Amino acid sequence: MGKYILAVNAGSSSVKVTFYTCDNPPRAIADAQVSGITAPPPTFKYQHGETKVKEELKDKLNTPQDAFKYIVERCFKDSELSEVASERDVAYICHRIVHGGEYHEAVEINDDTLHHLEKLEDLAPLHNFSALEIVRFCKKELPSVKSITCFDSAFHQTLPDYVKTYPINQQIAKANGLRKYGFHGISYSFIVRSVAQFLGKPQEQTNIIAMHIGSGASMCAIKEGKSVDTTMGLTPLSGLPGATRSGDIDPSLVFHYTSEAGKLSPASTKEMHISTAEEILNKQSGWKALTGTTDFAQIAVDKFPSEAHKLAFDIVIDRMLGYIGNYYLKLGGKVDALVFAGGIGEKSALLRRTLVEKSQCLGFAIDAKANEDGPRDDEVVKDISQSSSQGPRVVVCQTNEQFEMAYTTIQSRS
Ligand SMILES: Nc1ncnc2c1ncn2[C@@H]1O[C@H](COP(=O)(O)OP(=O)(O)O)[C@@H](O)[C@H]1O
Ligand SMILES: CC(=O)OP(=O)(O)O
Ligand SMILES: [Mg+2]
Repeated sequence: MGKYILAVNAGSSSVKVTFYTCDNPPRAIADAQVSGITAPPPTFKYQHGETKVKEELKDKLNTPQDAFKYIVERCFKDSELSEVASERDVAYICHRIVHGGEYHEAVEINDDTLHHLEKLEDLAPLHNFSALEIVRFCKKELPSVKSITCFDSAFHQTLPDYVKTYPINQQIAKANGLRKYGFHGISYSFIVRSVAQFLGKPQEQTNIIAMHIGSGASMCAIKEGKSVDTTMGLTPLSGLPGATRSGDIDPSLVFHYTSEAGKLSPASTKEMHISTAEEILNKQSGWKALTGTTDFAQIAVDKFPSEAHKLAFDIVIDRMLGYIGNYYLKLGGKVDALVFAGGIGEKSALLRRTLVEKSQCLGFAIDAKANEDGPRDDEVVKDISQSSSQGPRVVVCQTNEQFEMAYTTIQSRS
């Protein structure tokens, strides 16, 4: 059997993979990604030891499957990465699947589990399709490697009924699986373990308000190590705005926005059906709709380039602030730490400073320099609280979804 784990994080426009050893904890040996699948030319980035490559690709990669195939071929052929030269060197491929329905934990792919996940695809085509295409590819083309699927929703199986139930007809809700699931759970598992370790507390006694803020953004109230509320819902659309997602809106809005709301979007394919309303709210909204850019680094700057940029920033802060207050109350004020994670949470000192200043009344306070400096590359958790603060800690956590998948796989197999 192979000695390495391949962790795959597939999005609609990028595929990121990391190769790990099967040690406990796993050790990363190489990283590769293809981005820009939907905006050609695609870019290939690769890192192994001292070797770093970034190239624009001439090859046409139309789908996440094409991108994954390309990455695997490049890595297998690379003579400097001799550890993984063929399928025989790989023991497990871990796939990040956003929507895992009722699954509580990662599962190994076989005909049954794949069939079950394919049924779920209808509930979350926009989020599960790319990853499942890669699962299907691995099953066919790399049959000797075990595929493990890790679910973003699994961490939130602990949500109380009154949090996960929508007040609609319960027969219809149950028949169609209409409830709050919550996402970014692979990241939240990594965050709660890392932060508990950093605070020197057992995970089962750790209470945090965690924020995974990237192009998809969510927050989670974690009580005694478990998710008790989170901002995303049936799909990753609800809660906070994202790069192209609206976040919470009045659901009636879609019918006033377009009379085509219920029709199939032109972006649908033979295999993947999405409605016009879903397409608009998931792909044509968020800060991109307000400012023209998906890049939050161009919005979160001290001097806003335009009123629209300021408005986008203020909206994100306002929605996040609302959930900090909400979750502080739900945790009964017993909060060990406010945790910033995700591309934006980890990199934007301005976002952190603005939010913490506005949450001062709850006892949060940051050290200006520690916040500006942010974490070092090798620092998983950094405390940015004011040293004299008696209130809860404020920390940055450099989350790592690929690591978490490899780690979970090792834990469950050893
Ligand atoms: N210095 C920065 N300030 C603000 N935002 C940043 C900064 N650096 C990166 N980002 C933003 O992080 C986001 C990507 O975060 P990430 O968690 O990698 O997203 P995802 O996994 O959802 O694609 C992008 O919107 C990017 O612009
Ligand atoms: C669940 C989700 O929104 O994922 P991402 O942030 O990768 O888009
Ligand atoms: Mg992400």
